Amino acid sequence: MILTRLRQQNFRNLASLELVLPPGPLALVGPNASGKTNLLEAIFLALGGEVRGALADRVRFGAPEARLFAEVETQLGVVRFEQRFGRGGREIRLNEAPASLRELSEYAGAVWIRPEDIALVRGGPEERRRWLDLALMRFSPRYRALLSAYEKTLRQRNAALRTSPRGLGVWNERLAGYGEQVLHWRRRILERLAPLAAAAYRELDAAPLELELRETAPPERLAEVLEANLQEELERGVTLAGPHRDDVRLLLGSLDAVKFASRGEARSVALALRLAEHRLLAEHHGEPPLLLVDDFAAELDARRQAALLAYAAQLPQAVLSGTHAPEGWTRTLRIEAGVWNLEA
Ligand SMILES: Nc1ncnc2c1ncn2[C@@H]1O[C@H](COP(=O)(O)OP(=O)(O)OP(=O)(O)O)[C@@H](O)[C@H]1O
Repeated sequence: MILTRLRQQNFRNLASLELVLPPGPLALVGPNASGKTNLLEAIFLALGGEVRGALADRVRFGAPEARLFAEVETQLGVVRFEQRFGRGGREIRLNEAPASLRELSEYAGAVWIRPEDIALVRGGPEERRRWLDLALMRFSPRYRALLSAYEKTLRQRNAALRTSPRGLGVWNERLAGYGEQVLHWRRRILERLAPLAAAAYRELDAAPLELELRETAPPERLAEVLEANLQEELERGVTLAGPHRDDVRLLLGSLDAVKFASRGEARSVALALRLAEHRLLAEHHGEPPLLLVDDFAAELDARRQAALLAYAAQLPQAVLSGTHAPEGWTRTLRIEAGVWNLEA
């Protein structure tokens, strides 16, 4: 998938301009606070990416709404993505017709790699669950509905634990039903992501990387575990086992990367997770998503940078930001105080 045209209005500090993008590797270069991250975020969002925090914060200070327009070339032809968001809510259009986020996930879209990804390793289990869940939503729009049904039921069961334990039977059954499905989906995607992450990590470093699900209850025993925990759950007022408590173990050699990885190793593991996601999406859609890399040099030594650059350079399109261009990358998009300028 190739992004050929990007237009935006009132997105953070970016100047309202139309950008015609070339295929292949593109370096996005500018000083600190010039708007590099903002431009990558605009592209990611425009192509259906999901971000944390309120969309309203992405609207230029003082403006009522922001607009994003992206034109991409896919195997199935040219597709136009449009969005506006702000005080009046969010509106998405696909080829000029109203659409939902779910429809955007039918395209390869973009994978955004950023220094903040280190939280996938250094952060709590919720970071790794979210990574898996967001990846699953991109592969299966049905998973989004399933996960939200599970989460809603969990809130209802927790409320019942505190206020009306007599009605728990219904919630146990429902939670176990949805939970079992969530667990099966997660197992299936991890089975596919694990070897891709291991292969991506091998290109960065010699140590083997293994991914394993750490489940508080296996799917086939979830109902049983809910029963067994009931007394303690009534005392504490929360559900102690299920997909909302699970984690993904990241093993480097035989060591738990979450506890023992150095900063550079943690960043490399996070990078391998994102590259695995990129490769799996490429397989799934039959064409690679646009690769966006923010601050490509951050915390990576020369060898790891070279591996990342080599992967990016062979893709149909990749945009990498930094305060300087990677060596040998000739196409540069310069950005200064939110204004960009293409040097092809
Ligand atoms: N909603 C907004 N409206 C206007 N400006 C904003 C908004 N949100 C963020 N900014 C500004 O955009 C500027 C550029 O931020 P950005 O993170 O894109 O810089 P960067 O080029 O990636 O910098 P660095 O090299 O330091 O990572 C910041 O100074 C920030 O204050």
